[in-house]
Amino acid sequence: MEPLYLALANALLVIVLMALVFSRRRSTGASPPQAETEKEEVIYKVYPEEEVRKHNSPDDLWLVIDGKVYDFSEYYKVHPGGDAIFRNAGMDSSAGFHGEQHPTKVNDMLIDFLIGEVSS
Ligand code: HEM
Repeated sequence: MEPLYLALANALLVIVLMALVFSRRRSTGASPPQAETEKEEVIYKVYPEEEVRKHNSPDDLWLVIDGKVYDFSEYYKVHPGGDAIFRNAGMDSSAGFHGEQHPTKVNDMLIDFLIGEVSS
C-alpha cells in the first residue's frame, strides 16, 4: 500500500489540475470576443442626403424610403425584382418601392434593414 503522504500529494495534484481546467473554461466561455458583439450593433442615425448618395455600389447599397434610410447591401442580391433596387442605389426610392409589384407584406420586411433617417 502506498504511503499516506503520497496519496495526499496525488489528491492535491488532482485538485490543482481540476481548478486550472475549470478556471480556463470559465474565462474562455463566459463572454464572446468584443468584435463579434459590436458587429451586431446597428446604430440608428440621421444622415444628410449627400452621405446617403455615396452608398451606391453593390457591396454598399442604401435606399431612402419615406424619409427613412435602409441598408440593402445584402438583400439586393436576393431581391425577387432583380436589379430594381440597384437602379435606385443611394437615392429616394419611395415611388419605386410603393409600386404595384409589391404586396403589402413587403412593408413588414423594411424594419430589418433600417439604419436611420434623412435629415430634412
Ligand atoms: C427600390 C425600389 C424597388 C423596386 C423598383 C422593386 C421592384 C420589384 C419588382 C419589379 C418586383 C417584381 C418581380 C417579379 O415578380 O418578377 C419586386 C418584387 C419583390 N420585391 Fe421589390 N423592388 C424595390 C425594392 C424592394 C425592397 C427594398 C424590398 C425589401 C425590403 C423588396 C422586396 C420585394 C419582394 C419580397 C418581392 C416579391 C413580391 C412577391 O411576393 O411577389 N423590393 N420588386
